Amino acid sequence: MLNPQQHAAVEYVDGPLLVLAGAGSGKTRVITEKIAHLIARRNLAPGKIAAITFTNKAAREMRERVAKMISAEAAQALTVCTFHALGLKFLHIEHERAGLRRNFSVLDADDSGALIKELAPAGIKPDALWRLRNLVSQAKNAGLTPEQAADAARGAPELEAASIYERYQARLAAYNAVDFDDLIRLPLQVLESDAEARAGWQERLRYLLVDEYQDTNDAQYRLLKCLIGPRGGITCVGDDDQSIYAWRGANPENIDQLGRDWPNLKVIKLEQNYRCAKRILRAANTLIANNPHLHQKSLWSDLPDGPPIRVLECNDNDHEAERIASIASHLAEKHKARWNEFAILYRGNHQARALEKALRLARVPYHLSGALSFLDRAEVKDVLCYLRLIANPSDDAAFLRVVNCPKREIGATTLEKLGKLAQTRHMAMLDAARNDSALKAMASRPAAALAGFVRLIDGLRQTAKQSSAADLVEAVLERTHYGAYLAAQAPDPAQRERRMGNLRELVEWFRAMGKDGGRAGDLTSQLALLTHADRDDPGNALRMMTLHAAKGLEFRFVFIVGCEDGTLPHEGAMDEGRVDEERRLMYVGITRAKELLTLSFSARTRRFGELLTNQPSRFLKELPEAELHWQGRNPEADAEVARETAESHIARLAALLGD
Ligand SMILES: Nc1ncnc2c1ncn2[C@@H]1O[C@H](COP(=O)(O)OP(=O)(O)OP(=O)(O)O)[C@@H](O)[C@H]1O
Ligand SMILES: [Mg+2]
Repeated sequence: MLNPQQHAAVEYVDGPLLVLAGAGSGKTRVITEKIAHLIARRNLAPGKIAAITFTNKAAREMRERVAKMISAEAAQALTVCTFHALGLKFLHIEHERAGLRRNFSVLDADDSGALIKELAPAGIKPDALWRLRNLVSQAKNAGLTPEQAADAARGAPELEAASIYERYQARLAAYNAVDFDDLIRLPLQVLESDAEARAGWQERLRYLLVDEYQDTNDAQYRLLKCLIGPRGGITCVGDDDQSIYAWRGANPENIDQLGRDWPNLKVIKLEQNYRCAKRILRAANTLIANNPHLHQKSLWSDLPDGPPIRVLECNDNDHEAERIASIASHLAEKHKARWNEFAILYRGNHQARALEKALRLARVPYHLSGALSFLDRAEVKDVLCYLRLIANPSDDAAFLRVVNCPKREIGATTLEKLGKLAQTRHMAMLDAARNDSALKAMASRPAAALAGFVRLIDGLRQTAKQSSAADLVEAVLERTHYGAYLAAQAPDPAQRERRMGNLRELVEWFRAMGKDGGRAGDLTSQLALLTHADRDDPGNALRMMTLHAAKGLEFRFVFIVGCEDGTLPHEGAMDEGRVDEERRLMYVGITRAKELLTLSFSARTRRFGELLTNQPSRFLKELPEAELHWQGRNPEADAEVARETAESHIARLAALLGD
């Protein structure tokens, strides 16, 4: 049952609506209910509704939730996706208006990073490269052209970035490719400059729903502004206390901007939290009260008080990890809980390492999200791109990834020439490389290398006709001398072995998929299976993720580790006076817990081989002392915990004996 405010938010369709409310108050629930309402009660065609979420994972979850309320057919027609996916959909339809050819490629962060590195001065240091990429990306997100970026430059680094930006865009155009930033920037350019396109899209998408609105950046806001038609068909839900992406350009000011741009904006506040035990909510509210507030919110919960929030003081990271693994095991037994009801949250991915080790020893199944997945490993991606190119010679993104991998001395200028030719002749890059006059216009070495590459791919295409996909992978590895290339790339034998192991595993995957006699002719479908299969479903495993990745999720048992000054709040943020954003991050973490919250810190941390002494996080001191139980400080309370532990041991023994 929805509460009256939620109900009002679902029913209101007379103009733009903003639902501004704290964590766990049912904002996301309002979006799913409203989608069902728009279809069932307002007769809106599902194809005209778009819900925008912050991550692909959130989109998948929302789609599943909505699917239970509406017909399968309606669910199919809905658009539920991220801003970037919406931009991609737009560009597929409007490629001409955006100046792209059909079948343009999308460079992922890796590919575009590699391209910027090629354009950057040789030997650039990783952190300088990182800053350069950021500057280019910022200019793109601010909607600046390279010339405008140069004009706006305030110093040498920005001027340099503007010049790289210009060459980077030229290269993208030559490749008929876009990067992630373009997925927002190009649709925006089209919509802001072309009234006809704008009117068309306002008709195509009659109602928009945006989750986690506080984390939209300026370009995304402008995109929304273009898409909202005269009817004002939009519902945004958000929480300014959970704005944690300022470092990536998110602008919580957009909350107020909505009211300025739409004076008829209706604002609804939700005040009941349905997620957290009272004590957890009190702690979260007390913590966030330390931040300045523009929008006052008071959040209450009808749920029981729940047990005290535990604070663990540990000797070092290994000790912390061991204690958490053992506490999680006890809790799982005591509450007969499933592992996927547990989450361990941390500030940075590197903190997972000690935890992984301890969880393995304790035989706790876990899933690391956000860590580099198998399919994202460089060597696996290389091979998959060969397969993509073999299956589809006009896959330019795949062509660009493998044409110089292993190194074939086909330089950037050569590729740029090739890209321009492909563009003027409307052909794929691989086909352009077959063009004799094009090759003649190039220096002889790269021309010969290109011709060799074409022969290699043609040969592999022949092989593909007669062999299984697994055999084809082996042929790719052999004919490209990939092993030798890896050896040169990874001089460390252990690393080389790991990478070769990944490739062997890939061959095994294809063998397993092709068991029922699959030929490489099915390569395309096998590849699609590989990349679209939901390999992300962690099943019944404890979740480990960063606090950022935990946004929007909820778990019965939550651990936040590394509650130390320097870790959380993060050192860099402390230096730069961004503690408020770290506090919001802590608020997000605390409010993920439904029943039991455990906070831990280590007295010492090993960093770069040095043993450093830590101070407990300032956030621990900001929490209400009465709600906390510092383990090790109060013998009586500890005895209680110890008794529970012993009970769960006895229960386990009894279960074993009973078997
Ligand atoms: N009216 C209601 N009655 C009972 N449970 C509800 C109600 N509304 C929401 N819930 C439940 O409360 C929990 C939190 O809801 P939801 O995830 O929608 O909150 P949220 O405001 O989006 O939280 P966050 O700010 O963390 O994203 C969910 O388990 C949801 O099913
Ligand atoms: Mg939510």
